[in-house]
Amino acid sequence: MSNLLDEKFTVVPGVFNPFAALLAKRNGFKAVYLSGGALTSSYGLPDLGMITITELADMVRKIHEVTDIPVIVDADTGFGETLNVYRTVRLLEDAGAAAIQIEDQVSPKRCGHLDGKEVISRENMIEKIRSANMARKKSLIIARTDSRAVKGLDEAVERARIYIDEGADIIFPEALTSVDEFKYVADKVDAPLLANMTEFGKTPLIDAGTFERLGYRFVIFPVTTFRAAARAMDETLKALKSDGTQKNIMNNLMTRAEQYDVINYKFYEDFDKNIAERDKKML
Ligand SMILES: C[C@](O)(C(=O)O)[C@H](CC(=O)O)C(=O)O
Repeated sequence: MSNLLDEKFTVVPGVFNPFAALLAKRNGFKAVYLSGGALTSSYGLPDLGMITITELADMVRKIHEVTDIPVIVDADTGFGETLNVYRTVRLLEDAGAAAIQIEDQVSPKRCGHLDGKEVISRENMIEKIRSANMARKKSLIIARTDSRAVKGLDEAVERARIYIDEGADIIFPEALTSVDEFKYVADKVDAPLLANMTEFGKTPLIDAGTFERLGYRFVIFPVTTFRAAARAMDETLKALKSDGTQKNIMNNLMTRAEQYDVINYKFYEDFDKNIAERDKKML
């Protein structure tokens, strides 16, 4: 089983490619969250369930290829119904996912912080959780409920309890609107909880320490790295367009040395060199 729950509390930044995951690890984070919203945005698409399971599994595999940091994967609504959920979990786990998150929204899903969401019935979600539970061998199953915004906080609490009883390991109560609501859920749900600290949504900015004090086991910052990178790219492009040179923004750029360090350039170079030398000796 994944050891994600060994830690008492884990701060988890969102990532959308292997480079971001490598950077997260270098900065001391112990897990990353492969965000559907950030990944689809990086493809130039809206977070409306438009990416395919193959694309998602491929990204998990690519991250797993270069780093052993545990990846929590946002699998949206599970890519279909019960049988699809089974296959989704198998594919993501085989690709290296440490935890797989499935939500109870109607497809096509929306960002949990937008209005106009709908949720599937409790029964329908129970089937998905059972299916995910049967499919997994070592990954954790995170059940996200979007019902707070649709049916109120007590329905979210009720669903959380049911989802845990049906085999989910962690509950992700989506789009809570205050510290009091996070506390309410923590008081009422006896299970590992994950808080979503996305920005520009329905949740005010709350720091990691507060979530830890409330008893949450994880806080994710799912789209923060994407939004920061997007802003940086935009400002860089504006400067290039207006100045025709990067001279004025050199301090904003990661250096070649730093970039190569992140991607372990030297390791691969040395590896290649050593192989060549070894070949020579053998001749
Ligand atoms: C967690 C989330 O599902 C994501 O895709 O990362 C989004 C985040 C966001 O859009 O800000 C969410 O629905 O909360």
